[in-house]
Amino acid sequence: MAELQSVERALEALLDGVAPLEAEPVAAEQAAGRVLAETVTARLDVPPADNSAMDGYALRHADAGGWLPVSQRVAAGHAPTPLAPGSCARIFTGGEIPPGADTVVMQERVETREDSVFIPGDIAAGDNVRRRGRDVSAGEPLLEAGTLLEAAALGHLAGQGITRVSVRRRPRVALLSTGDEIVDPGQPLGPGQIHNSNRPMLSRLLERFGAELVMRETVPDDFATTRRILGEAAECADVIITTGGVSVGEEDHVRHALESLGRLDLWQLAMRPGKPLALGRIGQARFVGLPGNPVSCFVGAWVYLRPLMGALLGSPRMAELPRLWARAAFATRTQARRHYMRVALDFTPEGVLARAFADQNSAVLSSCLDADALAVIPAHSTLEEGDTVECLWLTH
Ligand SMILES: Nc1nc2c(c(=O)[nH]1)N[C@H]1C(S)=C(S)[C@@H](COP(=O)(O)OP(=O)(O)OC[C@H]3O[C@@H](n4cnc5c(N)ncnc54)[C@H](O)[C@@H]3O)O[C@H]1N2
Ligand code: MOO
Repeated sequence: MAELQSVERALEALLDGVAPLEAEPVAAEQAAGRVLAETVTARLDVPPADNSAMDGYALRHADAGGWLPVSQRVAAGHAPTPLAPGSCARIFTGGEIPPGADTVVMQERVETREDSVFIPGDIAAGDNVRRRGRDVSAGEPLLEAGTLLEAAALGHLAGQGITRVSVRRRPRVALLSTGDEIVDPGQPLGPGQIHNSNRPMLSRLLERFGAELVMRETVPDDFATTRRILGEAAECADVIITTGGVSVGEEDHVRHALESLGRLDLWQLAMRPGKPLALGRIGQARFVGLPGNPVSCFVGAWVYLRPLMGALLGSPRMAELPRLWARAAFATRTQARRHYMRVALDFTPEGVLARAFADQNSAVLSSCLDADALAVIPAHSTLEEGDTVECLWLTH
């Protein structure tokens, strides 16, 4: 039997020579989930002027500790006038600090009488003043190239009045489900047939990883058809993903079809699940052949497809799964393959606890339902309950 390749070696082969895809303009309103292709520079100070963090009174700090007449009223969105000496201004949160004032006291701390207020003496200069440019300074980098545009980044862009951004094109993916037994939901099942659960699962994961599905096909267990459809996929996709048909059986045609059209870089990995996973290329397209078992697809997507999409999108955050260390609430033992166990994480005051689903067989998709992470159990090792275990966090 061929020697099993390490996951690290497989990732290296998969990502070798992968460069970020070209940039395209997109309306900022449509940019959620996209990855910035270029660094955006701030063009406005935020806030645009010193303003008040509280509803209260603006004054010169030197005038604190006595009664001051209220000489003007400043609401957010309205320009103040210079503060008359020895007076204070009624001001509301977000209101611009009048020239001459340097401090705001919140209204709960003052006493009022007719048109004057008593300002306590124990306030610090600059209290409750949000300085111009405190959040963002014009001319500074606002968002780096490679930023995944999520909620706060979208807010930042809007804060600058930016309506268009340059983002990476979404990777085009062909998702091919192989197997005579595979039938779409909604179609009747014949003898020995099962519904295609891998396709919707992978479609959703790929969407989360920023990809665009350009081709979805079910491919029968037949060499000529497999070869033809792989060829068509290579014409339209950056990444070709197959499920099933990569093991050693006589009905496993994917590998041979791949070799006849392009090249197989690597096959047979020291990981569980996912041993027969195959990596290669056809023309410009990257090829990832996932084993048919649903859990092999789920784990393979997180371990290989997410970094691949991250590399194509130029997103460092997507290229690597966050790691955390948890206390195992289970015991296990491995042999020649590193085991990626599906675990739920409990965040307790005593630390993070990883609970493994009881049945870790690669055909048991139930094990992925509550999976927050993949606990990584090294090959040839024994893990006792209570031991610390490294986990890859399935987030973003
Ligand atoms: N003699 C050996 N047999 C097997 C080996 C081996 O080393 N020697 N490896 C086993 C391992 S590990 C895996 S994983 C599987 C992977 O085989 P394939 O990639 O060829 O996958 P298939 O045989 O086509 O399918 C496996 C399993 O998954 C079901 N399946 C396939 N596609 C779907 C789908 N879209 N939705 C739901 N379920 C699907 C399929 O019916 C099979 O039950 O090989 C072992 N065998
Ligand atoms: O390697 Mo397979 O994915 O365990 O069942």
